[in-house]
Amino acid sequence: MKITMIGTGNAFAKAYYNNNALVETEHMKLLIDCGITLPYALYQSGKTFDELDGILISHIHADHIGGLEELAFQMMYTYHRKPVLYIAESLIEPLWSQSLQGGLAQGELNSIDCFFHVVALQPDVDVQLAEDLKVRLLKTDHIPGKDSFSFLINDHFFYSADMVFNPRLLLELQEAGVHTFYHDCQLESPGVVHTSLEQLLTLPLELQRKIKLMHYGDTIGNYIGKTGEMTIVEQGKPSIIE
Ligand SMILES: Nc1ccn([C@@H]2O[C@@H]3COP(=O)(O)O[C@H]3[C@H]2O)c(=O)n1
Ligand SMILES: [Zn+2]
Ligand SMILES: [Zn+2]
Repeated sequence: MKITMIGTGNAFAKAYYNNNALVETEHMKLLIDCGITLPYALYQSGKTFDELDGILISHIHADHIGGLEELAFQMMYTYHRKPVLYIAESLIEPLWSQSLQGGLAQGELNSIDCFFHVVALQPDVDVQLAEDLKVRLLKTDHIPGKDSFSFLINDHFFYSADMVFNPRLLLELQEAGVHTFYHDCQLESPGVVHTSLEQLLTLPLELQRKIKLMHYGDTIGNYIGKTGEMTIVEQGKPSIIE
């Protein structure tokens, strides 16, 4: 499996695109999250919306869903194909009525199903998206009272999206055989709605060696050499995950 971060920046980063990922297997190209900057960032990476086999959404914040309107319109009017949207069932209605409806709805095109082939996912259930790509949603804490999900991919790869520090979950996943963690990282403490670098540095070194930092701010350059055993994911650079 190949993963390329189309962006590694946090919601306010200007030197980096929004933290969105392209996961590629032999049988599938899956976009994880589709933020405000995704349409431009994808274009800069030489790819088009039409190449995507599906889009997986973690939660409803603009750096994760703000590019969906353009994606939906381009798929409808440029590529004439309905994109597949993988999303937790609890997020479907709010995604439409609180975010997308204002821009997309027109006449009889008045539901999310007019624009996407929506596949509703349940937390803690493995879903085979392709013969070589399996995803499990894990409900994790981010904003109080709002659902947000992390992803376990092919049993061994954890992708936090946005979450507050949960060392117990990380240790449990390591125990269960997860060998690669892509984790959001709030560089300056406190993390508040994210996990801070300071918190991640309290993890055992063995676990730190498996963690790669993403969703960071523009000051990441000041932290090179200060991330313990953890490495920093580079935007646009593909990595192979077994
Ligand atoms: N309760 C909140 C809500 C939001 N925020 C900031 O706004 C950003 C929205 O995108 P994000 O990537 O979830 O990061 C959030 C915080 O920076 C925050 O700091 N506290
Ligand atoms: Zn975010
Ligand atoms: Zn968020």
